[in-house]
Amino acid sequence: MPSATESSSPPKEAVEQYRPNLMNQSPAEFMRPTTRTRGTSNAKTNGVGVQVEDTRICVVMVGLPARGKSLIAQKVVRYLGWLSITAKCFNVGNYRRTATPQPNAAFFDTSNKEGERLRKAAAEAAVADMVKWFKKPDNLIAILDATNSTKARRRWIKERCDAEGIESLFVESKCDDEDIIMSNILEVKTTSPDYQGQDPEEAAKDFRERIKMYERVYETLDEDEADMTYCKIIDVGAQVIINRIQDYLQSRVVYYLMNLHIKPRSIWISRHGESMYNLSGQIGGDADLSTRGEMYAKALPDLVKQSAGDLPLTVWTSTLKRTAQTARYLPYEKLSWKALDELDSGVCDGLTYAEIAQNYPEDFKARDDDKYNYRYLGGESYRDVVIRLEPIIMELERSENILIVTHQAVLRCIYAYFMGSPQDKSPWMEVPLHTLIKLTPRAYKTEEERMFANIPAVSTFREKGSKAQHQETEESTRRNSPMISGEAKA
Ligand SMILES: Nc1ncnc2c1ncn2[C@@H]1O[C@H](COP(=O)(O)OP(=O)(O)OP(=O)(O)O)[C@@H](O)[C@H]1O
Repeated sequence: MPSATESSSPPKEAVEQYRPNLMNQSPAEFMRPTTRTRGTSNAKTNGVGVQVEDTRICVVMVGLPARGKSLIAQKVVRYLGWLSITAKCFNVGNYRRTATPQPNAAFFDTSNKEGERLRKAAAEAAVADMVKWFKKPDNLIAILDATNSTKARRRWIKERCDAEGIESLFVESKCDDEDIIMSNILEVKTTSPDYQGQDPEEAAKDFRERIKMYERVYETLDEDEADMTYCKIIDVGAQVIINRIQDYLQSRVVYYLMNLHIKPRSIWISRHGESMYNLSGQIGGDADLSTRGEMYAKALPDLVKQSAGDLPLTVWTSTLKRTAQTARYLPYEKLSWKALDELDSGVCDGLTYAEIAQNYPEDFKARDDDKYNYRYLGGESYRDVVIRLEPIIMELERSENILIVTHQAVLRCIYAYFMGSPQDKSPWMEVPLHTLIKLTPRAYKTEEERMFANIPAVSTFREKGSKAQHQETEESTRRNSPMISGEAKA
């Protein structure tokens, strides 16, 4: 077996496993076409008559230290979790740290026999756990996060996967830009658990030495590995080479990777201003803004300016009047997206919650029991909204500073993507009207700030089990803007 390699970050919480709630639909249903050949050996039925294939994929990260492997791995897990695809990251560095919590660069020298033995053991333990994890049928994608820097090592992993019937997709991040590497080291490596309590300057120096150890043996993916499935991302996506992508799920992962960038930026999200339907407690519809909603629209440019300064923004709205009216005074380019329209409440469109509880009592209860999966008669569920928002997320990943003016359910879904919120919580998240939320993606987390316009509005938040009418709230009047809420993990 080749020498063991690892990827040393990120904090454990950042790579936690997603176990989506799959009440009545298989995750595979959302990610795969339904045209697979009936009766092929790897096909099965998911309970609702849809043929799905039995694909399990190990995404094997490849690259020198500080090339963004852990960040990419963590983002892929979060993205797949959001789409109800159960994914988990196996970070070899975390396994190695149990035996060697704070090694110095010499530990990674390939002539250090004891170091080699411990690193090899860590890689074997990670792969063994991954293979075990794949035994559960819903577990579809594992990410093996390590440097995997030699051809021999990669061949060994491929053979292990082949023997278990697991597809392997190698993802290499190759970057020789010294400035990017140095800023990566300063941003994430000096605070890594490997250097806890140490002087950041010394830590950066030692990390540089560690990279040199890996450079001695590092082999990039090339024609010798032409039989393997791989995606090679060069200089943060300036060039992408893909080889032998085999199926739909692999191509979705690769497409996502192709859209990632690391330029600093923020995303601002706001609900539309209070609408006439908000005042009457009705859901859905295409109502105009109320007087107070109009006040929010007028206040929004200043609120945005306080937060974004002179940054050039693009504003995205839905196709419904209340979002366009809210955005109309904003001095930026605007785009309207059908995909940003509010969750379609089908036959309940235009009703109040009390009317829904009265006319459709069973539906009302079913929605409370499983709000994420409940689909309004003739309308949509949160799960449906997530699926239609996927192109929006992809475009957001490609873009820089964007301001989205949208609706409560849609905003909850977008927020859940950036924050990694679980599906049983995200539909219940409280998002007051007349509030601007700033999300700033950083390595391993998304920072959040909330700014209140200080313009009163009804609260449209309904607690589980309640039939409450939309109520006047003191929430937005109590606070003096802007307020900063803490940081939240992505
Ligand atoms: N494609 C990329 N190329 C270079 N840097 C990137 C890329 N994607 C993200 N980064 C940057 O990499 C940093 C995160 O480094 P990360 O810990 O993920 O590296 P790593 O390759 O996993 O290192 P190690 O092997 O030591 O664990 C962030 O600062 C992020 O901006």
